[in-house]
Amino acid sequence: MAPSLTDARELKAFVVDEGHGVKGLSELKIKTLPDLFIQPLEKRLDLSKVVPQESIPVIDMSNSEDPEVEERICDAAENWGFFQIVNHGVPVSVLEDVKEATHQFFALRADEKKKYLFKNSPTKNVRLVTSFIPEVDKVLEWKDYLSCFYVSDEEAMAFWPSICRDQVLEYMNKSESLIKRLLEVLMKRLGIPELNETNEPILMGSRRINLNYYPVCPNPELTVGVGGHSDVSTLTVLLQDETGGLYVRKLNSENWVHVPPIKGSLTINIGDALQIMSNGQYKSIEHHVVANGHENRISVPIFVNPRPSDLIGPLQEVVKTGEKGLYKQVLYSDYVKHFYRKSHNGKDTIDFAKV
Ligand SMILES: COc1cc(/C=C/C(=O)SCCNC(=O)CCNC(=O)[C@H](O)C(C)(C)COP(=O)(O)OP(=O)(O)OC[C@H]2O[C@@H](n3cnc4c(N)ncnc43)[C@H](O)[C@@H]2OP(=O)(O)O)ccc1O
Ligand SMILES: O=C(O)CCC(=O)C(=O)O
Ligand SMILES: [Fe+2]
Repeated sequence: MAPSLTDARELKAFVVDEGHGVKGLSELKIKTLPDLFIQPLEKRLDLSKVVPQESIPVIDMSNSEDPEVEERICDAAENWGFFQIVNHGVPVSVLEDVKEATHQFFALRADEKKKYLFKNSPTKNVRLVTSFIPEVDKVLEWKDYLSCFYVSDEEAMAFWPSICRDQVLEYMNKSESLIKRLLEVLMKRLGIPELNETNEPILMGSRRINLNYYPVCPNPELTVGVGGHSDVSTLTVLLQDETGGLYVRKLNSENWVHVPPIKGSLTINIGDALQIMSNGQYKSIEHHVVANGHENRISVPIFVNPRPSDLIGPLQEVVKTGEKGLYKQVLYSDYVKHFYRKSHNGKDTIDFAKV
């Protein structure tokens, strides 16, 4: 039954607890955005601060051994914290398949999807959520997402939704050598010549993959798809569809730039863990997704992370040159739990690790 749009408790139960999500609400063809989703002005994207003539770097990875390509990657990580890559080696068919699988998962009936809500899921590594943290968010974001923390293929086979599991695993597998190459290049500039059994697990020892669904929204200008935040990963590999709507803050500025969809491309962004490990040389940058009044949008980020049990802090090779450490050593799972205890608020998570 359709919920009351004015009774916040009933509406939240429909959206958050019954598996309908904001997708279910969108499909009711409501004409006006309920108050539950109306964000305060300071949380919405200020379009007057968007610089249309600028864009994040686009890097061709077909010859990733070329020192010029390496330089462009490191420069982008230092000056933008965000870049797009083309000819990256992940087959376009794998990207198309995971996008299609994302649509298929969200097309399931609410009573099927409901099985993956945290309260029903047999594992805490798979959860279907609306907004970011509906228990904490005072105003909800216009997004549903399925989040899967990768433990092993066996665990994925047992617990991930079968309708998208194989495509998601294939995307993760096929992006592994790209991730290694990017980290190798980024480490080289920090004076670390190679990935080895000591540094590799700290840089990429765990992965989380989210399937994000942003349905058509009435009054998109009053809400957000995702509020301004930085990722807590080492780096994130993001696949977006052709809709657009991701905005990135320019370094040390009030201005935003759009990340235009480029067919076959992937977007890479530096997360807080790498900003901390590089002692601020590489930047995790605030980003924001707007809601859309005409199209359903999907995106699929792979968050590449340290292991939960790792202590992270500025890497020895970076601070041994006498540089002052800007961050203390923190247990990565404590850092992530801190992120998951509060609503999105720009770059504030990293304060947790500041000296
Ligand atoms: C979703 O919308 C987003 C997401 C993002 C994400 C950006 C990223 O960069 S995600 C990468 C995060 N890194 C990892 O997940 C890898 C490391 N993992 C860990 O350290 C742990 O697995 C853990 C996440 C800390 C979970 O620890 P564990 O003890 O095994 O599990 P729990 O006891 O269930 O959780 C502890 C704590 O965290 C909360 N939580 C965990 N996962 C989620 C989740 N997917 N969504 C919401 N909350 C989660 C959980 O509720 C617990 O909280 P307590 O307060 O009860 O301790 C960027 C932007 C977005 O909009
Ligand atoms: O949907 C997007 O383009 C970005 C999503 C995002 O920032 C995230 O899931 O962390
Ligand atoms: Fe993000």
